Amino acid sequence: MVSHLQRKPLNESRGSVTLLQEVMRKDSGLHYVGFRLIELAPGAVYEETLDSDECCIVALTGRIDVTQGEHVFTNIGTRESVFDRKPTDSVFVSGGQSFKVAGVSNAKVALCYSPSTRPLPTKLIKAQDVGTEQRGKYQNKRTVHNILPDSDPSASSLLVVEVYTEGGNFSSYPPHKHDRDDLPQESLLEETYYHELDPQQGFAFQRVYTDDRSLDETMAVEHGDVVIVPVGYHPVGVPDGYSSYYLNVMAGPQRIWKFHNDPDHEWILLR
Ligand SMILES: O=C[C@H](O)[C@@H](O)[C@H](O)CC(=O)O
Repeated sequence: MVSHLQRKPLNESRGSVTLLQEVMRKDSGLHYVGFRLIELAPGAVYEETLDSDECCIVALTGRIDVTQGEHVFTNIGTRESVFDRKPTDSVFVSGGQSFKVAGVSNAKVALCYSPSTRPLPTKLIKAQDVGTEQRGKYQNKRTVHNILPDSDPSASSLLVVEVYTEGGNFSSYPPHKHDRDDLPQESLLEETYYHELDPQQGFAFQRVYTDDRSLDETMAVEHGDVVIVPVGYHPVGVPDGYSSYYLNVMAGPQRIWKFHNDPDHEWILLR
């Protein structure tokens, strides 16, 4: 039985566009975050007019052209696979704007949504400007590409980050949560995880749980799955022999990433 927090790939053909994942507020139980993953063949075009959401268009794999008003960003994208392990290009588009994404090569494009709380300029987020950091030690080492961190004022509510975790390691670990609007102690950010595994037949474990265990789901996540994190701690563990990738979308009432570690496991950080 697949958890209600886990979404398997859709693979729905929508003309020249294939919808691989769609986790939107209308049916996800989330109030802030939305996510779509689309696949474009060369020449295929996806168009959207944003209502009250802003959107980060991530050139996940392959190359695309993005057009928004007078902005034309051609041949963006830097990698054939997310496991090329290099940052990619993205485009931020504010609420109320229309945009078009065209496939230059075969491409996978992540569309990351959250409420637009103020109009902001359309912006190309170049791969070369994406901050990379190494987090953790021992068996919780991971590499993070900060596509739209809270330190970047380009977005009004949206946060986007991608994380690589090698086999035998945990990430989003020690377990942390950000489900209380209680700054400066903690911020409330809903979250989605879009997972890829290398090799593709692999799986990783993700647990989503709350202090009172009113929510406690442990999933074997596979290539192309999305996990919804409405509340709670959300660690990921990666079996030996495999590499994990996930793209996180986060948003909430305040665009600040202030998490709270599970006190039972915070000692991990003191070693
Ligand atoms: O809250 C953010 C997400 O859980 C991940 O981006 C996590 O922070 C990645 C990590 O630090 O391992």
